[in-house]
Amino acid sequence: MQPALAPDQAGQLASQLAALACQCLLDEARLAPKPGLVDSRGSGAHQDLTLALMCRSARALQLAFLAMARAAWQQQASTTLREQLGSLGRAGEQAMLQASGGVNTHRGAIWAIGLLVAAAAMDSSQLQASAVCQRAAALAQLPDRLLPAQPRKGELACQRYGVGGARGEAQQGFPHITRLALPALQASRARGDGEVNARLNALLAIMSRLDDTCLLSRGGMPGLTLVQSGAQAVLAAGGVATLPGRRQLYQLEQDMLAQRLSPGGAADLLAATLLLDRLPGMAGN
Ligand SMILES: CC(C)(COP(=O)(O)OP(=O)(O)OC[C@H]1O[C@@H](n2cnc3c(N)ncnc32)[C@H](O[C@H]2O[C@H](COP(=O)(O)OP(=O)(O)OP(=O)(O)O)[C@@H](O)[C@H]2O)[C@@H]1O)[C@@H](O)C(=O)NCCC(=O)NCCS
Ligand SMILES: Nc1ncnc2[nH]cnc12
Repeated sequence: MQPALAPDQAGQLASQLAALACQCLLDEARLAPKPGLVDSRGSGAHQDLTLALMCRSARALQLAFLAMARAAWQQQASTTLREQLGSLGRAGEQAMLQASGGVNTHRGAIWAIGLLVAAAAMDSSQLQASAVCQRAAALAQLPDRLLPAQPRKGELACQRYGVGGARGEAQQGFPHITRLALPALQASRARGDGEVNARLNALLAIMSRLDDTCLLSRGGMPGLTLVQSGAQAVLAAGGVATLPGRRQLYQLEQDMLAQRLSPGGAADLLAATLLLDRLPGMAGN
């Protein structure tokens, strides 16, 4: 158990966590070239999203993340905390819809990053990725009796294709981040690829395996398979920092745009990866 902090110190750490979460969403949105996704070049496979909209949505979420960090501060996982976070998450979704003019920009990110911010706040003395993901999983496994009973697109895709989706990913402790994205980010940095390429390789590592319900909703199983095997081909060619890898990435992007495929779930998990990468270095640790 961490030593008790003075209330103003605790408030400062909660604010830092929320600001960091928001910054990671901005960094993900601006990173380019991301196949199918909104980035600094344009709107990818989307007609209703722009970079300006993604950034407005990201900034609008800082208060929701702050409220989640405060609610979870030095708490143990419990149904009461889970339901509190669920209500704060739904309020965050309303703030997102207001900022984006009704478009779903970050619902998956509110879920994943909200849980991780809360998990970090539960014990700010243990901020290594594995510990934070374990606490987030414990929260995600608890029931939320206040959850409205209307199935969403993601849940419908999970039922139809027998995959775990955003909920399963969190309940399992974010394996696509801990086993794929963070190792890819670190290996790429160690090779001297440069930060932009390291982040892109981390995104491709997630895309190569994730059962992304955004891809399933838009392209069915053939769409998901195309993206997973295309991302594997980029990595097998040496990653985005190499010429053969860049060529594969360009080909993958053309194929995805032709079929309106966008890996929104992988984008959320990349933002969450950036958060977990930076948490241990947060001031005060
Ligand atoms: C538990 C919830 C996450 C609900 O999840 P569910 O799967 O039932 O439904 P959705 O809300 O539809 O989908 C969840 C979003 O999660 C992202 N995602 C998808 N696959 C995965 C995966 N395998 N692992 C992790 N994350 C995943 C994805 O979000 C991104 O895509 C969004 C855009 O999607 P969509 O609207 O489908 O957009 P388009 O394809 O562009 O649509 P059209 O234009 O074609 O119409 C974007 O938001 C990205 O973020 C999925 O969309 C959770 O929502 C929930 O229960 N929330 C309640 C609050 C709560 O409890 N919070 C807890 C504390 S924070
Ligand atoms: N950059 C991005 N483009 C489209 N959908 C997203 N969901 C989260 N980040 C996204």
